[in-house]
Amino acid sequence: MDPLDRLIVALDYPSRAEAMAFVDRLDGTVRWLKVGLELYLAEGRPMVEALRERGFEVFLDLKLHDIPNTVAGAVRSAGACGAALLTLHAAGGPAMLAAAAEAASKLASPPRLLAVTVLTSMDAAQLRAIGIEAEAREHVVRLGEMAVAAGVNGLVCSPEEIIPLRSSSAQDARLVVPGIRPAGAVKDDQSRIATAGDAIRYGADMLVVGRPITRASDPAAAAAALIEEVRAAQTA
Ligand SMILES: O=C(O)c1cc(=O)[nH]c(=O)n1[C@@H]1O[C@H](COP(=O)(O)O)[C@@H](O)[C@H]1O
Repeated sequence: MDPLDRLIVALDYPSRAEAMAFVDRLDGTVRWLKVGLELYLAEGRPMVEALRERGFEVFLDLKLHDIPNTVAGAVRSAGACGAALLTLHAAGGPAMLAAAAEAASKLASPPRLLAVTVLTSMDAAQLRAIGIEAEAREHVVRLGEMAVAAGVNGLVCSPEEIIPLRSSSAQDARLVVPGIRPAGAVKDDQSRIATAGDAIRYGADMLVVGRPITRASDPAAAAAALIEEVRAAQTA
């Protein structure tokens, strides 16, 4: 796989102007950009279309989570903007995921659906607080197997769950992995993290990276270094 197709840069910005100013600083080093709730709620579909017009592949990260009928409608609405990937929460359950998959299957050019398993910010204490006594790993595998059986194309998980997922019935799912930090870097609000190279060696398909690139003094150089780390890991 082309290393350029393995790095998704998260455009966590409040406006189109700030997002586009950052995109200009990337200077053509990346192919994939993620539009999440902050940017999408401010700028909507034209933001995604503008990035598509500039030649980027777009990951639309809306983390849909509602009753099946409502999520199916949201998939139809979101599906028209040209995003290649769209997220929904696995915790919505099999009926919600199946309704989303069915709605996507009827679109002319459907986004691939990715089910978010356990957010990479959550540790054991956060999980216990929402009633989950299992380890993150165990819960991610349970959600991942359920989501794939319900018809989604891929999963979002932390680097720590890649190997367990690869030996589960969800092993063929596209694994999209945030929680990427250089060795020794600040975790910010992330909890379950690894380096880009390790995540690729564990078996990730794509990595989602925000602040290590958006906050770098030279974002293009930071992105290029990560793509190089990915290239080295996949040929090792
Ligand atoms: O769905 C996601 O992309 C996502 C899922 C998850 O469990 N954890 C997670 O961090 N993300 C996203 O990945 C990006 C990570 O950003 P940084 O922590 O700045 O690298 C953010 O845009 C998050 O919204």
